[in-house]
Parts: sequence; structure tokens; C-alpha cells
Amino acid sequence: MTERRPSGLERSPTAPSVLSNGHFASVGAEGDAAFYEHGVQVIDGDKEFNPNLSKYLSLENVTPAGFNYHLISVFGSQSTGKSTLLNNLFGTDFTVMSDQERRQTTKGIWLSKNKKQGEVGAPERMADNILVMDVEGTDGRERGEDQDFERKSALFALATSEVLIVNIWEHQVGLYQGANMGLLKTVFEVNLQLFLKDKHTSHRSLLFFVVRDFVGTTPLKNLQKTLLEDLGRLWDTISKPAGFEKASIHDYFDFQFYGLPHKSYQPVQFVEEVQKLGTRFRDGHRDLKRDALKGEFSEGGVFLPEYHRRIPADGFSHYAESIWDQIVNNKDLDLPTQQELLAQFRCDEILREVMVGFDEVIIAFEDKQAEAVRLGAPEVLGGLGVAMRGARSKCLKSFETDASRYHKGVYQRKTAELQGKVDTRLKALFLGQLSAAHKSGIRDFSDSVSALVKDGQKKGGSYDFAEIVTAQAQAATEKFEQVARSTVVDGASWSNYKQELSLYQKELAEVSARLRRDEMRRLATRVERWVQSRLGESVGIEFNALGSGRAGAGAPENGDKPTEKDFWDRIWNLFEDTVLDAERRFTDRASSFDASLDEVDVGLWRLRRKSWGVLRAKIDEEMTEGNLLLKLRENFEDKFRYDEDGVPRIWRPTDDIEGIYTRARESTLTVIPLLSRFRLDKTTAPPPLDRWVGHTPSTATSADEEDLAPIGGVDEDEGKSLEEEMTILSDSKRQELTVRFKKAADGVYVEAKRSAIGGITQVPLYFYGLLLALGWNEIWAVLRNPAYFFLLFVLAIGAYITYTLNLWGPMLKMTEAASGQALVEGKRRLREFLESSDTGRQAIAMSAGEGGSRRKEEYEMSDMQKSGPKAKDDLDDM
Ligand SMILES: Nc1nc2c(ncn2[C@@H]2O[C@H](COP(=O)(O)OP(=O)(O)OP(=O)(O)O)[C@@H](O)[C@H]2O)c(=O)[nH]1
Repeated sequence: MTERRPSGLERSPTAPSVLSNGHFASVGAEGDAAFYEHGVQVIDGDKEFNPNLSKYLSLENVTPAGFNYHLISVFGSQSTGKSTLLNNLFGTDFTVMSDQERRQTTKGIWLSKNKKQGEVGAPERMADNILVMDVEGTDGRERGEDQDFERKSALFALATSEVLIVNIWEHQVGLYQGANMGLLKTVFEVNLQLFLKDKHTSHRSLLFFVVRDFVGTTPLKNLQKTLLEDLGRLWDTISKPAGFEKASIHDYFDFQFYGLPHKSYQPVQFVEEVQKLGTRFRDGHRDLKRDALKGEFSEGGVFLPEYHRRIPADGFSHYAESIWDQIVNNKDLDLPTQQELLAQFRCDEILREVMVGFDEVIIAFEDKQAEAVRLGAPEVLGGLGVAMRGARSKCLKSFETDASRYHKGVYQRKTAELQGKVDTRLKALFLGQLSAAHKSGIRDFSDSVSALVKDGQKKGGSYDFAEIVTAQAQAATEKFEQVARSTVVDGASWSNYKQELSLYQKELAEVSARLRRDEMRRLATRVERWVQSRLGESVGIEFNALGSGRAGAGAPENGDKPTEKDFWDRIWNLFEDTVLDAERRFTDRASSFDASLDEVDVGLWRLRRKSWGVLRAKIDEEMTEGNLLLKLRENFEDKFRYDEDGVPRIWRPTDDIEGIYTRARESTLTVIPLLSRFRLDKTTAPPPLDRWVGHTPSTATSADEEDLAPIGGVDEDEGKSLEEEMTILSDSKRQELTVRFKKAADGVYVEAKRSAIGGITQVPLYFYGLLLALGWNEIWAVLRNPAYFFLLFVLAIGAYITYTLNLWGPMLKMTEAASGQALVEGKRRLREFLESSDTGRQAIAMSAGEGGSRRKEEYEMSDMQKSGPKAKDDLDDM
């Protein structure tokens, strides 16, 4: 349907509009109220519907009125003053025929809103929104005998209006064949046709007869009676559909009559009466109680609820258009179906409108959430809960306000559809928010626990891990609940977070367990370092003691003097003691982690295995060939060079050097097989490593076993026996070591032998006797000479004083320093002298070569004597 300009207002866009009655009208654009000064032409002369009807209703502010509006149509023969009547009653500006032209002015159907204000102090029920329709006059000359439009417009008016004003000249009353009777017959027929399908609702209409040019000679009551009799007869003549044969005219119509004096002859009275009549229309609803008391209905408001066609104002134009479409196309008018269709159309429209408001609020959040998910950094959106609750309730409320007036079934269906749409999106947002709260909560929890643990470690390790975890888990749960609570949408069944909360708590517990495992690992590492340091030191001492050839540091349990035989017993005891101590430390600390027994068991098992690894590494370090050869040599030298009391031996040729050498060497040689296997002296078997280190606990995970080196005799699948694990030196190594040791021992023996022979060059005793005999005379000469004797006496006294003052030491040192200085000086002078000659230079070169090689030897020896590395005590770290 094309948009048309009202035919009564044809004009060029620029020229001022000239109305058919010759008056100028100020007009504006179609959006202006001024454009609709004369109302809106709903149906034009070509039976076209004007789509601008809705625009007009909006401009007149009728659209939001809901059911709070009334629609009145006026019927009557052409040029009987219908427009004049409406304009006077409602202040409208329908075009009125000029008295000179006398031709039809109203074409099609016009509609205008009542412009007259209610009187001051008028009753509250005063009708605000009265719409009046001026219907083209019937049986006019312009349309000839074309009854089609009359029928169609009657159908249209009846389908929409509550009151039909029938305009009739007084002189026409009683003229049964008069033009109005034909019109009324049509009205009755279409009324039956219209409401046939809507038996359940009792539609009624008010036929309001306005008798024009009422003189008053015949009382209105009589005219009324005549009219009703005529109408009754008319009703009887129309053919009624099956089932309606006995229907009375009063089942469908109420009647009212009003007489108006001649407009030109009695203008004052005309105005007065019009005024009175207008008040009745604007007065709103009829007071049934008062009418019942008076026994008649002749004053007060005219409307009754059952007259209303129940089309909400915002759906009126659409309804009117489809009704007209049906009428024009000669389709059966089915009002209930039309109302349902209208409801569907309008509900969809309202749904779209309310969704616009919803989108304005929600899309921003949806975009933000999607962006955060895309970036992989889920974010808890502030204000989401408030926005969701507000948008949802506003959207449902506005839908209810606007759509609930329409067909109930359709409205309910559409409400469910809207709720579904809204809730699907809100639920996604809600779950997204919970997911973000979940992820960020878990991350924050993990971070804060780690930070607090680090803090505690910095402050000296005085922190309770379990306490930190419990407090942080509680804080994290509270935070999650707070976010979830604030995002809950009241009244939405999906809006609860029980399941999400329990999933969150479950993951918190899992993360706690992981953090505890990490913490246990750190603890285990610290304890292991401590074990390493302790074992490194104590085992080192034992090995050093082996070099001395006497007892080690750890005394055997029975209190006997420690021997080389129980070397491995001492090492094993040290290991056991250290590990037990470490286990105690580990268990004490782990208990504060709230760790389960299984977790502690796994931790202890790992600790024992690691400790064994530490011990085995330390043994391997001590048993490197160089270290071992040095130890054996020291062991041998200790036995060879020192006697049983530990006093160094000075070899004399008479000594049994060979015997001592052989015993010492044999004794040291027995150490080699002893050292080559880790065997306990008590049991003559390897230590019970498998029992001690233990088998893998069933609760240990593959991660727990990851960094553990396999242990022979414990980890069966490694194929290494306990015997192999306890073999420290292989047979070939042993033999090689024996050979090298023997060579070293032989060297020591040769040196001893040489030093024994060197002792023979001592001055023999008889030489002193000979010296005394030969120098006897000289001794006497000194003693008998007073000068010599005195000198001797002074020297004796000086020596005594020096002794009593304990000055011998300093004096000797001074003497030594002086002689040393003199020696250095002497050497320097000698070198200077020699350098001046060639032979002297050669001699210096030779002596330097010898001295260099000796220094090299000395260096190598001192290198071998260096003690093994000492591990730092990590105990401080714990
Ligand atoms: N005798 C008489 N003439 C009237 C009365 N009211 C109006 N008229 C005249 O009747 C003529 C027609 O008036 P309209 O109001 O245009 O009549 P209408 O029924 O709207 O005419 P159409 O729209 O052409 O059908 C005008 O010349 C009016 O002056 C009245 O109460 N009595």
C-alpha cells in the first residue's frame, strides 16, 4: 500500500493548501501535528488504507494509552451535518461543506482525536483519548447506487468502534423506507456476520441516534419509540445465520436518542445542546447503578467496557489495516483470528523493541567477556550482576506492560520466547563470569600461597604451610562466592552456583595438594642437602682415619677399640644415624603441612633412597684411585714409621726393618679386600639395604620416582644385585691398586734402610776419650792460668744469668739470624765473584736444575696429601 496524501488536502509541496471549503490551512511536514490539523484520512476515496495512521496516533500521543481510549464513528446520509456535529462535539476540524456548493465533502473515512478538554472539576473517569471517525455519507449522489463502500465502511466501523452515532433528520423519523434505514439494515447484517465467529465474548455496540433539526413538537420519547419499532421490524427482516434465528436486536445493540435543535434557526440552543451532548461523551463510562435506579439511560457517560474492541492503542493501526485488507478483499472477517494475528505481530514488534534496550546494556559485557576469553585472560566483569538483573527485569517488565494487552495465549508464548532469548544470553554471561572467577581465583590462590611461603622462607622459615593454605583457600572461596552472589539473577532458575562452587573447591584442594607436594619436595631437597653435608663430613673423617691406620671417629657399639675390620660397620652406622635424624626432621616439618600419612611415607622413602645415593657417591669419591693409594700409603707409613705408642721410629742398623716392613705392608694389604666390598663385620654380609631403603610405596607416583637413581638389590627390574651394588672396587682395580701400593711401600722401605745406614757415620765414643787424653795439658793450662780462669768464670756467670732470665732462646734466634744473614751475604758475594767467570756460571746452572726437580717432587707429594673436599653444612638452610 503506497503512502498517499489525504485526498482532501491535495496540494503542491510549495503552495499553501486550499481546503475544499475554500479555507487555507496551515500545513507542515507529515511528522508535524499541523499536517494532521483536520485529522487523518484512514481510508481514502479509492478505498486505500493510509499507513500514516500509526504516525498520527503517535503524534496525538494515543499509542501508549493501552485500552484507555474510545472510538466513536458517525454514520448518516451525505451532507446531513455529520462533520458539523463532530466538530462541535469534539472540537475536531473535519471539513464541512460550504453552504453555497452543497456537494459531498467527506471522502472515505477520516479520524481525529477529541480536541475538547474536559470541564474543570469533571469526574475522574473522564475519557481522555476519544477518537472520532467521520464516515463518508451514504446514498450520496457521488457514488450513485454503489452500496459496496457503505457495507465495507460499516463493517470497518463496527469492527473498531464502540459507539455508532447515527445522524438523522427529525423529518426522516418514521420513514421506514428512508435512506437511513438501508444503512441500518447493512449495519445489522454486518454486525451479525462480524461477531458470528466470536460467540464467547459478548460484543455490544451503542447506536446513538442524534435527531437533527429537532423541533420539539413531537417529544423525543415518541420519536424514540417510532425509531425502535422501525428498527425492530428491520431486524426481523434480515436473514440470520443458523443458531441466531431467535437473537434479539438488544443482544447486540444499546440505543440512545438525542435531539439537536436547528443549527441555523436556533443557534444558541444548538450550541447549548451540543455542549451537553459533548459532555456525555467525554464523561467516559456509563454509571450503571444510577441508570438502574432511574430506570433509564439518558444522561451521564455513554461508554461500557463491553463496547470496547480490546485492541491496544499501539496495535490499533496494524489491526485496522489488516481488517480493512480483509474487508476490501471480500474475505470472511474473523475477528478472533485477526486479534491473534495482531497479537503475534505486535508481540514480535514489542519483543524486538525491548531487546534493543537489553542489547544496549548486555552486548558491551558480552564483547568484553569474549575478548578476555580470546586473549586467554578471563576477567571478572565488575557490575555485571547489577546490569544483568536490571536489563532482564526491565526487558520483561516492559514486554509485560506493552504485550500483556494482546491475546493471552500469544502473549504467554511470546513471553516464554523472550525469556528464553534473554536467559540464554544471561546464562552464558553468568557462566563466563563464574569461569573467570574460578580461573582467576585459582591463580590468585596459587600465587598468594607461593608468595607467603617465599616470604616465610626469607624470614627464616618460621611459617606454617598448612595454616597459609587453609587461610588462602578460605579467602579464595569467599571471593568466589562473593562474585557469584553478586552475579546471581533473581528469579532465574539457572542462576545458581552450587555446582560451580563445589568444582572450584575441588580444584582448590587439588592445587593445595600440588603446592603441598612441591613444598614437601623443597623440604626433602633441604633435608637431602643436610644429609649430604653430614655424611660428607663424617664419612670423610672415617676415610681419613683409615689413612692413619688407627681407629676412626665413630666407635663401635660394643665400646671395643675401633679397627679397620669394622670400618664398613661404622660407615653404615653413620648412615643409619644420619638418615634417622633426617627422617625425624622431615617428619616433624611435614606434619605441619597437613600432609597425609601416605604423602609422608613417600617423602621418607624418597629421602632414604636419595641418602643412599649420597653415601654411595661419597664412597666413590673417597675411593678414587689416587685417594685410595694415598690412604693406603699413609696407612702403611703409619704402621711402618711409628711404633705401637705412635712415636716415630729412628732407624738403626740393628733394627728389624724388614720384619716391621713386611708386617706393616701385609697389614695394609688386608685393608684392600676389606675396602673393596661394603660388608658389615658383624654379619659378614652386605648391609640390609633393601630392608632399609625399602620398596616403592604403592602411593608413589611416576613423578616421585622420576629423579631417583636405581639401586641394585632394591630395584629388581634393574638387574643389578645387592652384591654388585656393594662392590666398591672391581677385582682388576684391586690388583692394580695392590701393585701400585707395593711399589710405593717399597720406596718407603728403601728410604728407611738408607737412613739406617746413614746413622753409622756418627762420632764413636772412644773418639771422645782420645780427645780428652790428647788435650789434657791444654785443659790444665786454661784452668791454672788466672786470666783464662777468670774469663771462663765470667762466661759461666754470664751463661747462668742468661739461663735464669730465659734469654737463651732470643739469643740463639739472634745468632741464627745473624749467621743466616752472614750466609746470605756470603753467598751473594760468592755468586758475584763466580758470575765474573764462565766456569762459575755453568756451576750455577747445574745446581738450579737439581733444585728444580726436587721442588717438583716436593710439590707432587704435597698435592697427594691434600685432604678430600669437605661439603658445607647445609643445616643452616633448614
Ligand atoms: N438544516 C441544518 N443544516 C445544517 C445543520 N448542521 C449543518 N448544516 C449544514 O449542512 C451542510 C452539510 O454539512 P456537513 O457538516 O458538511 O455535512 P456532512 O454530513 O458532513 O456532509 P458530507 O461530509 O458531505 O457527507 C452544511 O451546509 C451545513 O451548514 C443543522 O443542524 N441543520
